[in-house]
Amino acid sequence: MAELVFFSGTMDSGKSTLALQTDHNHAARGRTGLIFTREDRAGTSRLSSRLGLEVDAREVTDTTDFWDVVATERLTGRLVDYLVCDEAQFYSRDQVEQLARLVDEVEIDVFAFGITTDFRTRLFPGAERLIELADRIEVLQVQSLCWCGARATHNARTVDGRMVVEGDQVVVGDVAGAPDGARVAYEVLCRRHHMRRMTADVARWRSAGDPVLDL
Ligand SMILES: Nc1ncnc2c1ncn2[C@@H]1O[C@H](COP(=O)(O)OP(=O)(O)O)[C@@H](O)[C@H]1O
Ligand SMILES: Cc1cn([C@H]2C[C@H](O)[C@@H](COP(=O)(O)O)O2)c(=O)[nH]c1=O
Repeated sequence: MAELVFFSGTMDSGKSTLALQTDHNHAARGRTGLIFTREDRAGTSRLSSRLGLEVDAREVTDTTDFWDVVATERLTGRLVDYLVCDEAQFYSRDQVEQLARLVDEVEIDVFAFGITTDFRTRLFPGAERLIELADRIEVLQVQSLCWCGARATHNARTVDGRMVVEGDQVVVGDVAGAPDGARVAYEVLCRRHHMRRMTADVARWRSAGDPVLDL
């Protein structure tokens, strides 16, 4: 029986790597899959992992209808066995419902990958609907870590190095620091340090007893 599975974890926890591995393993057994993503850091229509692997993918937009995409494939004689859906937090609720319908009515496996909550600790729409509808939710086994060594459970956004809790929900970025010209970066933290807005920099400044910083 086909399944809708949601693989979730913080940023940098290996989701895109697992998405690529999942596709590889199913394709190696002769199954036909379609790979989707939305707003990957590597650019439009790419699915990239920080481990270096990167493949072409179909870019999901506001107007993407998964049901129509699969129907079009079938009209051209291509039967689809599974979908790999990365950055699924950015999909709309309707799009997640289309995915569930494909599982139930066409017996297509859907493997969705994404973060659950944004930098304010609020659920993304796509993640919320996946949590509501998925047959299974799998939390990534490789732990991403807070600077304190505890398991990282939340994603923090920094602007010019300072953690923020207001702003647009979607701003593409990385945990490796803000690239040239960009002000926004991300850092994964445990809940305690997310609530205290204590990033690695703040912890360092505090332990150095920096008297200038008003934190
Ligand atoms: N140089 C490296 N050597 C080994 N593992 C790495 C390296 N760089 C990144 N990784 C691994 O890749 C993971 C991030 O993978 P990725 O699929 O890009 O994450 P996600 O999609 O969840 O943001 C990190 O948690 C780490 O385990
Ligand atoms: C927390 C948070 C993240 N994002 C963006 C930043 C990245 O481009 C993706 C997550 O990608 P990853 O493969 O899981 O690292 O989401 C965002 O737009 N808003 C947020 O609050």
